[in-house]
Amino acid sequence: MVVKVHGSPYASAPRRVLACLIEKDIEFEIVPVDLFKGEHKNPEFLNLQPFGVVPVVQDGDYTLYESRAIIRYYAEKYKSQGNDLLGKTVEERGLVEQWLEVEGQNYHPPIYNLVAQLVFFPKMGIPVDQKIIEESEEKLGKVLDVYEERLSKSKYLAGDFFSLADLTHLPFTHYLVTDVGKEFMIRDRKHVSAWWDDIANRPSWKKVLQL
Ligand SMILES: N[C@@H](CCC(=O)N[C@@H](CS(=O)(=O)O)C(=O)NCC(=O)O)C(=O)O
Repeated sequence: MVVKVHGSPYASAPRRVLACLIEKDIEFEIVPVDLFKGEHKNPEFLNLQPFGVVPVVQDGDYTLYESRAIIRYYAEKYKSQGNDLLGKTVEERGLVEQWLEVEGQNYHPPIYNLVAQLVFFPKMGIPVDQKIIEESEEKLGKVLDVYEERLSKSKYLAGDFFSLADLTHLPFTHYLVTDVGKEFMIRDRKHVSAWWDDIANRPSWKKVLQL
């Protein structure tokens, strides 16, 4: 059964799912949802995702939303297919889950604010708030300092293996080093910089960027 991914391949949370499906060699089709036309607020879409955001996946009669839940589901369901993304032991899995939560709870809020203020809002004609930009950059810097310390001892966030914990960082960090124009936040941190070069050059991510 081909997995249907409702969303835009240019949107970050759908890209998180697409990168995981490619890593796991899972066949998918994208069902485009045009955010600029507000298609994610149509009743038909809201029936799939009541919060009106992308992505949603439909896998036969199974429907799932929240990108981080979706990648956990497919990494587990297809554990023995494609690249392992969950670690080999319960201890490794614990660290994968820890850094998935760190990304969602500590990394995402400030980086999302920077992307919203510096990429989304200008496109939507919404005025930017310099104070939010400055506060978010400071918060993200402190989070990245923790990452720098971790990555000085470990090639990847959960250990010596690439996992969902690293993959989940790809979409918004890609924005940070491109459209947001704050690549220095990565490059000024030696181990974070090496980690980013490693994960951003994975074939799966390059394929996502070509969609
Ligand atoms: N927690 C959700 C967030 C999804 C989300 O915010 N999606 C954005 C697109 S993107 O930020 O991921 O690029 C969206 O649909 N935004 C539309 C809107 O907020 O109206 C997830 O991870 O699936």
